Amino acid sequence: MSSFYLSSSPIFKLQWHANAKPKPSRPIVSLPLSRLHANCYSWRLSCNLTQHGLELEETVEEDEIPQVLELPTEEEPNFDKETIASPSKMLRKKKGDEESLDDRFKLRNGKEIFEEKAYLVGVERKGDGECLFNIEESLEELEQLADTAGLAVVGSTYQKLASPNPRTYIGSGKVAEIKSAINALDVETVIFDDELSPGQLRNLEKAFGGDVRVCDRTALILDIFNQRAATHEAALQVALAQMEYQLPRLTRMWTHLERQSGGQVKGMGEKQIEVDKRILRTQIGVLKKELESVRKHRKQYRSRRVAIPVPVVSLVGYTNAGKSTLLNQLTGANVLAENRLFATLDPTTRRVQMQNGKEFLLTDTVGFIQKLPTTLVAAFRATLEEIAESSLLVHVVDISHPLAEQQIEAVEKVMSELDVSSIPKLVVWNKVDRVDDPQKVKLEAEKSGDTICISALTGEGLDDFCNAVHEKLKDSMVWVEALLPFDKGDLLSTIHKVGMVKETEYTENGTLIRAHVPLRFAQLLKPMRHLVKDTSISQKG
Ligand SMILES: Nc1nc2c(ncn2[C@@H]2O[C@H](COP(=O)(O)OP(=O)(O)OP(=O)(O)O)[C@@H](O)[C@H]2O)c(=O)[nH]1
Ligand SMILES: [Mg+2]
Repeated sequence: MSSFYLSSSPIFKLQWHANAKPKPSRPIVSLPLSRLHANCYSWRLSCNLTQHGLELEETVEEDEIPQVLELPTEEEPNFDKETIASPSKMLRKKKGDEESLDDRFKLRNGKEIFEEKAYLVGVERKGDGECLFNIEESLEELEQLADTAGLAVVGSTYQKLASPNPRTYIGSGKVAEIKSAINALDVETVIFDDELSPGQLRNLEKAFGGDVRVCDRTALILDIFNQRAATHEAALQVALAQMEYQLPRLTRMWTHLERQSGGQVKGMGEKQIEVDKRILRTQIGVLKKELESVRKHRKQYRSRRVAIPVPVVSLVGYTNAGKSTLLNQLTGANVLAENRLFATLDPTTRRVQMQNGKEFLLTDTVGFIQKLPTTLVAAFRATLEEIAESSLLVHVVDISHPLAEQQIEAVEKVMSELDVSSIPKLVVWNKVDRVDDPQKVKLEAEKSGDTICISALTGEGLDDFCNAVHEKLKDSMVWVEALLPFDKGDLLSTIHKVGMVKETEYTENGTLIRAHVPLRFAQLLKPMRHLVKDTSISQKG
């Protein structure tokens, strides 16, 4: 991306001219690769923040910026296409070779993205019982993530290891093999399926040479989140997570300057790292403050909503399970639902009106994924607080997915981190229209209890779903008996909407009601509950 050479510091404001398309080939072989990496994020970050009305530009004195020097080009090893050992996968081969650059600009999430060629690398740890997905499944998911981010995957490989190499994550033979593949396939980005340490990232970039960027699953997910962030709060959260991810990775970014200049500018690299770190830390501080004020507003809004005692039901589940489709079907909301990972980042809440007049609020939330970076769980913790405050969690599962079981486990793992185990849960097996034997699946669901089969797409099973939700909500409600004066007719109709009324009796003093109602509503009814004790009728119940 040409934006790389517009700035010599990764955290400077970068520019992007959509009309005058930049040359995507990188004229900056001389830049240290970790800076390419950092710059890429800065570029997208900058676009994203500008879009959200944020300005993160900071100026640094001219003399604080070292000159960029040329790196000596390394000799490329010969690559014999046929000798690449299994399990490497080649999807596209280097040919006679000039594709039109225009063809490689793709529109993703409303933004024009240069479709870089990516190569995926995974490690299967021998005897690692913790992994829910096997390495091939995990790499397949990584490919989907890369596709969502706008990259074209041209190949992949993996290695079985007892433990990762602390220097390069993979063994040296594998490094050489990947280097050959990079040259043969014109790879621009190498993506690792696991989080790499800053040191590993640096060593790999050095080993691969050229202008290849190395990144990991976390950086890729952060990039998708950055592209997808549609609200101010989401943009801030992602920007913060990106900067916190970048901070340790800035280390020794500039030391090549010392190396190349034979020690004449000794100290210059160190100085620049400090400058970059300082700028980044300042920006992190600014973002945190801004985020806090945005959250304060949202909290106020939420407490206003809580004042209306309609129970809140949150949809949770693996990314792409169909949560937004379900919300759209039930409420006519127009939330983006598409066959890509992480379509939803921001929670959306809509009122669901059931046929029997009952109501509840339904909230759509960000999807989960295996190996979800802790930085991201932390970044979205505030948004996920909505989940913690709901009366019921609906775990939406794509039952047609071959890895449905592993996905369920992955979601449960994240949920246990979110400390929501006390909230009642309902499991929904979605996409039954796509399974081979729907009858068999429905029988299995019946056997496992608390599981409803639906198709959010066709609408099948949605009545059963609503009834099950209402039954479940009863678990989170409290039993009340209250005498409502006749002038409180509005309260009576709300109880009918949000609670479960067992009995009503009309007395001289008002309407006596016996019902399950949400806890907050029970608190509202408190004064009227005392009245029950004074009436003779109350003695009957
Ligand atoms: N066949 C079928 N497809 C479905 C069903 N429900 C959702 N889909 C499709 O699955 C894809 C993902 O749906 P979304 O509703 O965006 O999934 P999500 O859980 O909100 O995903 P994230 O926001 O990424 O977490 C879309 O292409 C939907 O059309 C269903 O019941 N049957
Ligand atoms: Mg969604």
